[in-house]
Amino acid sequence: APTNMSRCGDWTTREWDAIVVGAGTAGIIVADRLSEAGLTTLLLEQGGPSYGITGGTERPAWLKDTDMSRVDVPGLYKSIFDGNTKLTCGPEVVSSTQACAIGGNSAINAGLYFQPPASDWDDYHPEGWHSSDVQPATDRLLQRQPPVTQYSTDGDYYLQSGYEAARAWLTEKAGYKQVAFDEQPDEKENVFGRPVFNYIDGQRGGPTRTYLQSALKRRNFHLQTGAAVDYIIQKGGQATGVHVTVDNQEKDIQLSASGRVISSAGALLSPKLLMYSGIGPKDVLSDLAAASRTPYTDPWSWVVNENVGQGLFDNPNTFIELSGPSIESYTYSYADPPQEDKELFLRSRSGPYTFASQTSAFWSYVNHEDGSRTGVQGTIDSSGFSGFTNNHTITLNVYGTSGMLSAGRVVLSSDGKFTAGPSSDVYYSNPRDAHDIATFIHSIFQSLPASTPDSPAEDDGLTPLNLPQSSTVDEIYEYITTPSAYAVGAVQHWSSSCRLGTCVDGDTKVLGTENVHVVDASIVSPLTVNPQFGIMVAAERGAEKILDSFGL
Ligand SMILES: Cc1cc2nc3c(=O)[nH]c(=O)nc-3n(C[C@H](O)[C@H](O)[C@H](O)COP(=O)(O)OP(=O)(O)OC[C@H]3O[C@@H](n4cnc5c(N)ncnc54)[C@H](O)[C@@H]3O)c2cc1C
Repeated sequence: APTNMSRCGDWTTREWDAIVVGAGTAGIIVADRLSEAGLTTLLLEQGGPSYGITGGTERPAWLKDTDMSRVDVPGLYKSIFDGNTKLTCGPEVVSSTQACAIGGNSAINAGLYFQPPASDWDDYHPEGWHSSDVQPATDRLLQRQPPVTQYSTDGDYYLQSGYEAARAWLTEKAGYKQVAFDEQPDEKENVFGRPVFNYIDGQRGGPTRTYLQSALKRRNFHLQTGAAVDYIIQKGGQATGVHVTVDNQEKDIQLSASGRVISSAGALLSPKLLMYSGIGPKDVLSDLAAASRTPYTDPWSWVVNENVGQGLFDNPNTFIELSGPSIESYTYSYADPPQEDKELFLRSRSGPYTFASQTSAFWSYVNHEDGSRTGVQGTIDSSGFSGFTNNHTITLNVYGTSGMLSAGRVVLSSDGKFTAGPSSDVYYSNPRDAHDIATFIHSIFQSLPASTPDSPAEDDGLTPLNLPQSSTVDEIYEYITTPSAYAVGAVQHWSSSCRLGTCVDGDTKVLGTENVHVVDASIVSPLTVNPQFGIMVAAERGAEKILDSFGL
């Protein structure tokens, strides 16, 4: 049921200075900053409660005497889909695993929280968004949501056998440098270290625990859940409000004369919302009109912007299963964790349940002759995956990151329902990307002592199980580009589908409109690291830009 989390009276009859669509990672930050500056701010979220503090109550029995939901426990990350209530959007909303809940994907993600290197802003973002421009936004974020490497409150690290084996491999044999990633975010070439998270005192953190809590104290702020925005009401690119369905009722919500609509619906759903609002590529608007899916059937009512939905990115990933005699795998359990681990968590927010299973991370770049480079990342998990679950196996997840040339677009399906989803050209549509990643995997495999599953590595060595250690670059290329349980996608790091400079201007305003903004994963270019930190910086910076345009 929709919840009314504010003290500001009837939200449906007021006029709002800012209507923010989507209480996700970015939307919460934007809404908090705009309301802090005095703007009357409405935050609309189609989903419902998630964390305990938002009214979430879905939890395994072992948490029953707490005020936490399953969302609050980092170690329940992989079983976030267990339980009876759903945190993810249904297939009628989006054809991808995306959260529809307070916090958006920050309520279901692993909490990996890596600051992008300055070069990501300088090399891939337009003027006004270079590293020196986003520095104040980054500083504000670091203050509100500090990164955490030491996740367990007892000061110990857990499930360390995989960390030790990976450290020996990468720092001793491959020559990688050990780095504290929270202290040296710019070091991303041949570096290895411990992951950084956005947890708070052994529990899930994120904007819901920080920014949303300050916003909810304000009388000029209202969060409405269970409220799906169907389209923005606009004429000639001037928005006057939004059309929303809440409790099966349709309502028009009004903007004040100088008001703004900010879409923070995520990289798949912001383009969808714009397209449904008559803003987007001509062929899509024409399809929607033909199917009478929106009120914008007349081409005169369209704001044609071909870059809405263009450039969609997700990290292509490959799981490499590694086994070694020194490895002790650990598999998390939703209903029945080991007694000792339950007690550690419940008593002192310590132990394996205070993190989401990633024990280490490493980065490098593949450099090209023209001076450009492709970022590559590895993240190591505490257990094997799919067909490789014996007790001495861990999973290395290799991503391609910044500088990749492959990109797709957000498509609306043609079944008349027009569910948003990614086009098939997101992954490896440019062969250079797969070649770079294959080269990288080949190079790190060269630093492992020769081994095969029949003649496995000894001591702290590691043997690749699903991709032979002796594979050539061509064989690795073939493996990583052939869809399987271990290769191609999708890590759900959708971004870049309405990029700064091409789809929105430097103030985050959609080109062709007067007062419609996008501030979420859509506007950032592919980053070297997992995206949420960069998206949160973009939200802080976007709010700053929007406030500037209000003269505040
Ligand atoms: C399983 C998983 C694990 C991940 N792990 C990590 C990680 O460890 N580290 C990391 O950096 N990144 C991770 N990511 C990615 C990261 O969480 C996302 O990139 C980020 O949260 C996206 O933020 P956003 O603000 O763009 O959108 P979201 O957080 O997705 O928020 C969008 C919100 O808008 C709402 N919404 C959409 N349309 C409408 C509408 N029409 N009306 C009303 N509400 C609407 C949605 O319900 C949602 O709540 C992970 C993602 C997933 C799915």
